[in-house]
Amino acid sequence: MNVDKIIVPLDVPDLDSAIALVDELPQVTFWKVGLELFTSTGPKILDILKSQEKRIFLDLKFHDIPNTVAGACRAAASYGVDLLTIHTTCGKDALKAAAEAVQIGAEKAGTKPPKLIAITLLTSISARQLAFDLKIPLELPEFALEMALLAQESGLNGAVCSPQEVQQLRASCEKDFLLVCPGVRPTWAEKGDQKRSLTPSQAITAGADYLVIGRPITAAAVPELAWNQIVEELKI
Ligand SMILES: O=c1ccn([C@@H]2O[C@H](COP(=O)(O)O)[C@@H](O)[C@H]2O)c(=O)[nH]1
Repeated sequence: MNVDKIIVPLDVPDLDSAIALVDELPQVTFWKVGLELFTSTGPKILDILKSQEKRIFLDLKFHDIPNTVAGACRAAASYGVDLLTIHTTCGKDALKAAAEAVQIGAEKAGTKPPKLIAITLLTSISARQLAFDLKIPLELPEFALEMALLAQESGLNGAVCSPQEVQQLRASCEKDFLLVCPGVRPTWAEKGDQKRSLTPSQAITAGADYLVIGRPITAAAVPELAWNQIVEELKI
């Protein structure tokens, strides 16, 4: 396995903290920029990561009507990032509009289009919350699968799912449909707000293409040691 399969989120409040983390973990080749950092600093961090030849997952989780997500996807595709997210629950029209928009945005900017991947069900939602709070009358694995299939039918490149659903999605989706798993926890790490986790090696064995591993590394006393331990456990 390649270390490129491990994506580390830059879930920090400002640019200085983000740069400090990137400098502290030079081994990390794939970083995720999410809502907190992008809202506070805008696209500056993307230029910094690109100047260091890092790969970028821009995890903005768009969720809006077709016209609005298309505009957002056109703009995001111009940054030349590798992965971009949207919620499947935007619906088929919005997903199709978004898939088309990333091609248009990237072409206009003269850059490679990002892989557009859909959130099936946030990894912080439990089966109980799905049924009782969100009132979804499907079993959780079935709902996650339906959302992944909807994303695939709508022309998206992959899905974000918890490691607990990845085996089922891998068996049902096309071979080149990317499966990206947050909610990954080594046995020695706190689960925090993640409700449907597995260990890194279990997630890879189940068929994940990429693992997103944040706080077990970034909140560790020595992030480099935590990274090394995960890499060792994965026998990379
Ligand atoms: O369903 C989802 C979608 C995205 N995320 C993001 O992944 C990381 C996980 O960080 P940890 O510290 O390893 O929990 C975080 O940036 C989330 O926004 C997710 O967890 N679940």
